[in-house]
Amino acid sequence: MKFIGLMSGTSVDGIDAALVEVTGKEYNVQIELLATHTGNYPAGLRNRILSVCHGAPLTMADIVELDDEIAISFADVANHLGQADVVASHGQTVYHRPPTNNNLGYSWQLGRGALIAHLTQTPTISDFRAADIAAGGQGAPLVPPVDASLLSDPQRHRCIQNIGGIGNLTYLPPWDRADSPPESIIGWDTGPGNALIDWAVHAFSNGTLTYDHDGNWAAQGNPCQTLIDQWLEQSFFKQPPPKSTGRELFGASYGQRCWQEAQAFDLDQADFLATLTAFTAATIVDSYRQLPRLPDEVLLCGGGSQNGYLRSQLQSRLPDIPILTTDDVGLDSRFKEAIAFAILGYWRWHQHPGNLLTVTGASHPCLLGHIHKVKDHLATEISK
Ligand SMILES: Nc1ncnc2c1ncn2[C@@H]1O[C@H](COP(=O)(O)OP(=O)(O)OP(=O)(O)O)[C@@H](O)[C@H]1O
Ligand SMILES: CC(=O)N[C@H]1[C@@H]2OC[C@@H](O2)[C@@H](O)[C@@H]1O[C@H](C)C(=O)O
Repeated sequence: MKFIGLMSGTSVDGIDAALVEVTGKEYNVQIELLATHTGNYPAGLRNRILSVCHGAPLTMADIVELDDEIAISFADVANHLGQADVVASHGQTVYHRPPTNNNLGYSWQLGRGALIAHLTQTPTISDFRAADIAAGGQGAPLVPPVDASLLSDPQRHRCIQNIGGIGNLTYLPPWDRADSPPESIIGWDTGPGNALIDWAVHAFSNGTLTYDHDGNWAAQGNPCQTLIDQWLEQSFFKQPPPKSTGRELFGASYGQRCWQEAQAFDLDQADFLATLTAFTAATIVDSYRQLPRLPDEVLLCGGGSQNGYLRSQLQSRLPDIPILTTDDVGLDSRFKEAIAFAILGYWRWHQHPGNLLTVTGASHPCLLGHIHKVKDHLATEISK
C-alpha cells in the first residue's frame, strides 16, 4: 500500500512529505521511498505558528482558522506528491505538556485530518499522540518503534539520534527483526536540539537568520564548560525516563535566561552560540550515560545532523564511537520523520499498536491515530 507521511516538527521550518510503498507485517515492515517533497508554509503563517508556540493569546475563531490553514498547507504538500492510498499526518505541534504523577499529559497538533481527507480525497490518519497520552504515556517520542523496524542491526548496539528543534534518542540493542522487538528498546527526548541555537541566531541577527548554517558562527567562539555544567543540573536532565519535552520548556524564555547567565562570564555572541551548541551535545551524551551501555555507533538524523560544529562537539564527547547519519545506512535523514509517520499510519490502518511502552510509559499498547474517511456528507444525507 502507498502511504504519504506528513510532518512539520518543532522547528516549524517546513512540511516534509514522503510517499512510501509499505509492505510487511507488524514490526517486520519493508519500505520503498517513492517520492519526497518539502513544502513551505505561506508567508506569515510560520510566524503566527511560532508566536502561538511562544504563548500568544488567540480567540477560538483564531485557533479554528489556524487549524484549517495548517491543514490546507499539509493537503497542498500531499497533493504535490501524488496519489496514495492513505495520508498519515502528524500535524503541527503547538503545545505539549508531559504527564505528571496526577495528570494525564496533553499534546496538541493542529491541521485537522478531516480537512486533509477532504482536500486530498484520501483517507487521512491524524492525532497520533492522543491514544498513548490517554493511556498515561508521554505521547512522545513515537518514532522509536519505527527506528527499531528500519534501523536495528543484528550485531551492533545503535543509538538513533534525532536533532530537530528538540532532540530524541532511540536505543537499539541488536535485533534481527524476525520476531517481537526486544523489551530493552528504549528512547526519550534528550532536551534541546536546535531550538536554543535557532533562538539565539534569530535574536543576534535581528531576525535576518533562522539558524547557524553548518555551525559556522558557533565555530568562531569558545564554549564555557562551567555554564554547560551548571545548565546540566536542571531537573529535566536529572529526571529518569520516560520523558518528553518541547518548546514550552526549551523556548525563548529559557534562551533569555541562558543569555543573562552568560553575562557573568563575559561571553560574546560567538562564545554564547558555541556554549549553546556544546550544551546541546552535552545533553545528548548525558542521556547516553543513562543507557544500559554506550552504543557501538550513533546514527544522526534531523537538521542538526548538518551542523558540523554540533557534530564535532558530539564526537569529542564520544571519542571512540562512530557518529554517522541514517543516510549512511540507506535511510534519508531529512525525511525520516515523514517516513516514520507513513509507517505509523500503516500500523494504524492494519490495527497494529504503534506505541512502545518501554518508551512512552503508557499502560497498554494502543492503536495510534484517528482515521478520517473520505465521505461526501451531502450525498450521504440526500440518499437517506
Ligand atoms: N545546514 C545546516 N546547518 C546547521 N543547522 C541546520 C542545517 N540544516 C538544518 N539545520 C537545523 O535543523 C533545524 C530543522 O531540523 P528538523 O527539520 O529536523 O527539525 P524539526 O523536525 O522541525 O524538529 P523536531 O524533530 O523537534 O520535531 C533548523 O531549524 C536548523 O536549526
Ligand atoms: C510533541 C512533539 O511534537 N514532540 C516531537 C518533538 O520533536 C522531537 C521530539 O520532540 C519528539 O518527541 C517528537 O517528535 C518525534 C517525531 C517523535 O514523536 O518521535
